[in-house]
Amino acid sequence: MRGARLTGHMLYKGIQSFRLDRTRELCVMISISLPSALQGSALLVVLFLLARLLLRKPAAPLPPGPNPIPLLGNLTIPEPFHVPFKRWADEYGDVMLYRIMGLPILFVNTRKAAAELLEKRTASTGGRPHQVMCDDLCHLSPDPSRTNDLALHRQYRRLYNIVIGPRTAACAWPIQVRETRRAALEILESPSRRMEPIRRAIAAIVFELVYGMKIKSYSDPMVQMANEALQRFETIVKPGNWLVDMIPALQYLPKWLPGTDFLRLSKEYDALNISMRTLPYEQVKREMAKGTAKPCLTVTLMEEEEKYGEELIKWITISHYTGGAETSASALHTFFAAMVLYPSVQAKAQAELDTIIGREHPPTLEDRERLPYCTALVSEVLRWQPVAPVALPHCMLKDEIYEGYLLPKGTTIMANVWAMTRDERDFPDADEFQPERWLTEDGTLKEDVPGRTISLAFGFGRRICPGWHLAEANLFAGTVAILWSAVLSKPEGVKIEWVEGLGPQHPKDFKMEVRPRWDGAVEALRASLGE
Ligand code: HEM
Repeated sequence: MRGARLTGHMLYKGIQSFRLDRTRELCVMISISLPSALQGSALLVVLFLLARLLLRKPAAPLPPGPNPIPLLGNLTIPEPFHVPFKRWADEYGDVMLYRIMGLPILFVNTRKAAAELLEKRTASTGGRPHQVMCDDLCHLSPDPSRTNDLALHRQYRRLYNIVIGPRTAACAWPIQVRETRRAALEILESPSRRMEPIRRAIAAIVFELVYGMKIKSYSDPMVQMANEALQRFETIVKPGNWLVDMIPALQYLPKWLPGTDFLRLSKEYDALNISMRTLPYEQVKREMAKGTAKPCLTVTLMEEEEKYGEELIKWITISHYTGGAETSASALHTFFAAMVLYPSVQAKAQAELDTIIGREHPPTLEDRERLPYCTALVSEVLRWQPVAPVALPHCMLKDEIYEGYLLPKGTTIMANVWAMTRDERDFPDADEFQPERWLTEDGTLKEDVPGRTISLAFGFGRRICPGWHLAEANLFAGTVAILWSAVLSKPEGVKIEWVEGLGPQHPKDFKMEVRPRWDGAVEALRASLGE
């Protein structure tokens, strides 16, 4: 710890000595270039500035952090990052500065620091870091999750309330219930392809809400195109993946030069992204012209197109899919892993469903309040393996001092959500999947639980996920439709492994067995769909 503090000091001293060097250079330049009559007074000014610099109260030190290589810090983020990042959080406390090839990243390690910095001081910490590859070459800077244009961001956030805000998200419940029941049925019929029905259901929910379109198959061309763009986006946005992010001048190299493949890739990605957001928009526009468009977010916005503009409408509508698809699927994948690893939890949830709902009709989202154990199970899925273990990067918009440390403007910030979910003070036996931690002794939901009072799974401050009401409802509807109708297990000896990067966290594919809970479960599920 002491060594790391020294490193912060050393950097600060480096900045100070750089300032001194510059001042000395200035003295020399002035003494060489000015006529001798002016030299005396110029020298006095410089001496005055120098004295001010030296006498100035030193700025606060930078936060400590694990930076073994002088100046560079680290070459990359370790993979898997979970264990070292939790260890460092324990060692360095609330905040730490981790440098990759010299670029500083501020890690916010605790819930307390997240509440203070990312929530309370969100005006200073709610920016997004600028990345040349992503923002300039792929032209993604107007995307709601990337924009640093405060007025535009505020407008996007207001518009999310039209279909997924706290007061409006319930309008999606019937669609969510229908599509997740359909997914449960498809899984029962073909257990080995369980993620495809889940992904189809999520796409179907978003496309119906946002574009008024019915998605019958996961191979729907619009969904496929969006998935391809999403897959590529993960590579485009990964910190440290592109040299041009560190040396912006590389973007001006001619395309024919060897080693400039990133220019071609960015062009391809840009074209794909334009198609992804334009094709569904154009289809709604055609439907509106014919008078056959279904009520949906795009229609609502297009009715006031002169107010919002075509581009804004395209960006915000598609973001409901790009923000919600992989994240929601990852959480449901984690749910499957939890159920086969903790069969007693599965049995308890099913007992609650039998007692409260019975076997005649599957549950709906209106039943959520009557099903505290199932609700707690969903919260535990999101805590146990958080989908976004370091949220999305934020960026300091101005200098802040936190606990005596300087957090300089422009620094990238990552929330160490993984370490927060593993904090034994908040979550005893944190590695264990225990829905009970969200419940009081008499089985009702606790009011004041860390993950509730400040969101861990959905990010922070003014960048908090705008889709979290929809996401939690997706997860609940999917969970109860599956648990009501099916028993999930894994064959003896099957081990569950997890993806190791910073991107959406989920288990690697594993063999799972699925059987109906009782004779007639499949028929009851099908009947509930009117099929
Ligand atoms: C289980 C599902 C989901 C999880 C775990 C999740 C998680 C997150 C996280 C951690 C962030 C970053 C917040 C931050 O920077 O502090 C985020 C941002 C975002 N999410 Fe979600 N999300 C989910 C579902 C959704 C859904 C369904 C939508 C659909 C609208 C959505 C749209 C967005 C958008 C647009 C942003 C960027 C917000 C901004 O920068 O202002 N997400 N999400």
